[in-house]
Amino acid sequence: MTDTFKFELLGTDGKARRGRVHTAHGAINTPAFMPVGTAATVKAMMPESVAETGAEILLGNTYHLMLRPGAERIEKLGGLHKFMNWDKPILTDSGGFQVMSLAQLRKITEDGVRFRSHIDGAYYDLTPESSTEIQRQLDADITMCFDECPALPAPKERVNEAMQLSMRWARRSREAFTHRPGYGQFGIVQGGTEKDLREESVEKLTEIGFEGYAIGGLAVGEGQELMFSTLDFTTPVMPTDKPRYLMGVGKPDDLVGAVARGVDMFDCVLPSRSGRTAEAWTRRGSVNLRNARHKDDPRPLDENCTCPCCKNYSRAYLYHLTKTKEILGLMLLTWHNLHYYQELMAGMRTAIEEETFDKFVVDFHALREQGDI
Ligand SMILES: Nc1cc(N)c2c(=O)[nH][nH]c(=O)c2c1
Repeated sequence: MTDTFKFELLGTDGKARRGRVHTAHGAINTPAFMPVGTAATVKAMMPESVAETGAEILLGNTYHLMLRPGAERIEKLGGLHKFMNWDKPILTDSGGFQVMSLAQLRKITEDGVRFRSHIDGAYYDLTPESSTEIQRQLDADITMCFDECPALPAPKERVNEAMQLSMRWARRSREAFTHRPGYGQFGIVQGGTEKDLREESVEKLTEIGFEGYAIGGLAVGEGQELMFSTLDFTTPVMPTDKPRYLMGVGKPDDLVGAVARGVDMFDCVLPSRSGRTAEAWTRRGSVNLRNARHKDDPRPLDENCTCPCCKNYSRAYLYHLTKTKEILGLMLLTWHNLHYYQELMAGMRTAIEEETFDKFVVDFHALREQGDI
């Protein structure tokens, strides 16, 4: 526990950074991966199991929680940490991104977004002020600004409009933020894949001043090459003394490439969602447990993995659980995938500390090129 929100830059290796974020509910070693706890749960996992994978922070979705069970109800019940029995840090997104991807009938105005709930069709308004208040009611250690993320590809004029609106909303989000010891708010850099727009967005956000800065507007269909090229000109102009969080990313090779470009924090549904769709992520790439080649295979998913799935169960068993749609199959594969992601982040943290990150990257890709065996 700490009484001041701060980021320590502990070391670098090239552009890769090793750091630590201190929050009201504890510290987060970076580079860090945040499992997604959408509706106050990481699906198919007990919170104790999520902690056992090595996760030090979770992401909560404001859109889902405001609709059900409601931020007021969670506040009255003691906040999201108590509600979901997770006593480590929580970052909540602003809800704006999910409104655009999940809600019915949404209308963006200067004030905010009006939308109909995908659950019961009721109308809601979400603004920078109400999003920031909801995240306070949830007691998020890290609150995200309310922003607009345009789908790519988009004309530069549209990307610029969305970025300028997001910067105005960022100032309103900051004015609505309740400053408390150990709690922080992150601005979100927008600007698509346009260098000048990204630089302007960073300049406007740093002028407002936040405890951290996210890179939004990526992982929205642009592809890895464009994502990396955008990071190449965005991270160098971001503050070095504040955490950098790449939103919605990604596959293991996305994470390695983004850490190499100076990113500190990530969130993605991929490892947990894949666990429910019979896809396992290993050091050798992804493995589809629906494939009959596993039917009689007595080996674990990964003989070098120390997770409960790999220590105690065979591929044949995982194939059986997948084919029979047994809940245990979802649990074991989700646990393995989250464990693997945390092992990957821990490996990168150590490599940066030891200044062997370049070798880490070479070894990472070499194993994946061999593929599953
Ligand atoms: N890929 C992305 C995932 C996200 N959750 C977000 C977001 O919450 N806000 N803004 C964004 O640009 C964004 C991008």
